Amino acid sequence: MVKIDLNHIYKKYPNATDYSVSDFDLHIDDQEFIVFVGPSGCGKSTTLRMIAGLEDISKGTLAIDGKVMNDVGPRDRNIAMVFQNYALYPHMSVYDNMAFSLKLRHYDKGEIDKRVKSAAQSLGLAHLLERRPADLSGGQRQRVALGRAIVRDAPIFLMDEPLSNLDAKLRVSMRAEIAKIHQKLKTTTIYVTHDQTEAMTLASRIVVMNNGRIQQIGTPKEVYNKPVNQFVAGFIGSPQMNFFDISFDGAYISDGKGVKMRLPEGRAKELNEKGYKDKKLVMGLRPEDIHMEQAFLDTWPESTVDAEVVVSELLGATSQLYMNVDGTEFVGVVNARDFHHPGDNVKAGFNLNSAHFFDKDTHVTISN
Ligand SMILES: Nc1ncnc2c1ncn2[C@@H]1O[C@H](COP(=O)(O)OP(=O)(O)OP(=O)(O)O)[C@@H](O)[C@H]1O
Repeated sequence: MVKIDLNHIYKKYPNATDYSVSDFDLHIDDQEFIVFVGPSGCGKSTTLRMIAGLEDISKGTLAIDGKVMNDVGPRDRNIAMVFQNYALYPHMSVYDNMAFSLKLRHYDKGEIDKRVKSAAQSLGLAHLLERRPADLSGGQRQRVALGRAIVRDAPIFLMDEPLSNLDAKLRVSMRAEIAKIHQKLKTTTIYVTHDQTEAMTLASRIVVMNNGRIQQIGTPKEVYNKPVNQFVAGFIGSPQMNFFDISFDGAYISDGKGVKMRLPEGRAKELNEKGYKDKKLVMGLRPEDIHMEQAFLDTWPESTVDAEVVVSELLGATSQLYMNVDGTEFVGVVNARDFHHPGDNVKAGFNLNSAHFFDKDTHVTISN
């Protein structure tokens, strides 16, 4: 059992003027797989390194199982870390790389051998134990790095962009590998990435960060369906959510150009109750909430636009259509049957029951 408590943690680097991490407050339960996600420079790695003990904490406390760890050295935190660049010892064999931290901790030979062979077996490395890192593929090296963490049998794994040096295909298979390892070992894991797909597929809970601050903490479903602000809505999901600058007259929304639609009654009522009548706001619509099936267009005639296809990409079962209506661009992910070519004039239906609305000034969510 392990519990990690990050209590209002701040980090300011010695020569920096601003905090790199501010008021980071998170409580992690045993066996959770937590993913920190956000754009470059948002403070993900700094936070992870403070947990590992590789960076000092400027303010706030870090507790593991109730014990404050701020002044405990990295060696004594009983944490195993996997880095982006693998950090393997080039002159050592795979076996010795995996055995190294156990030797340092004076485990006996038999125990080391048992642990290394068992980890190698489950990672498909058993036949490569005598090789040097230089003679391995990128994916195999990353497996060795994971193996090194696994043999430690540490109660906490920290992973900093462990897949970012791999090509796209390998990244997907190693992602599944990491998910499997977690299902099997159930080690409490904190994983840093800027890739929202990795976050969505691996996490039990996602922590979305921007500018050193937590924006939202939630399950992948929560952050996808109920983003708390426009930043989270735009960061999570691919292709990105479409945003429209609109005004609302109490019943209709309009972008002053080609988009004018009547809102479903419940949605209009909510915006009216929250005081957004005759105000400007931002509407967000996910690409999959744009429809081209005739049945949808027939059912919701007041939620359609006449658009022109700008770019079309057939992906197999679905196609991505980038469309333009009077200068407003948006992207829809539609059934491949509704594929169109650039230049085609099409009718696109907006599922406004699934629309998200944001305050234009604060960018905070008004309604999901
Ligand atoms: N040693 C340092 N000294 C001063 N500033 C630093 C130092 N390390 C990081 N920073 C700053 O702290 C902020 C957060 O950096 P951090 O590396 O934690 O971000 P990140 O979200 O992990 O980004 P990336 O995905 O690019 O690794 C950035 O503005 C960065 O420039």
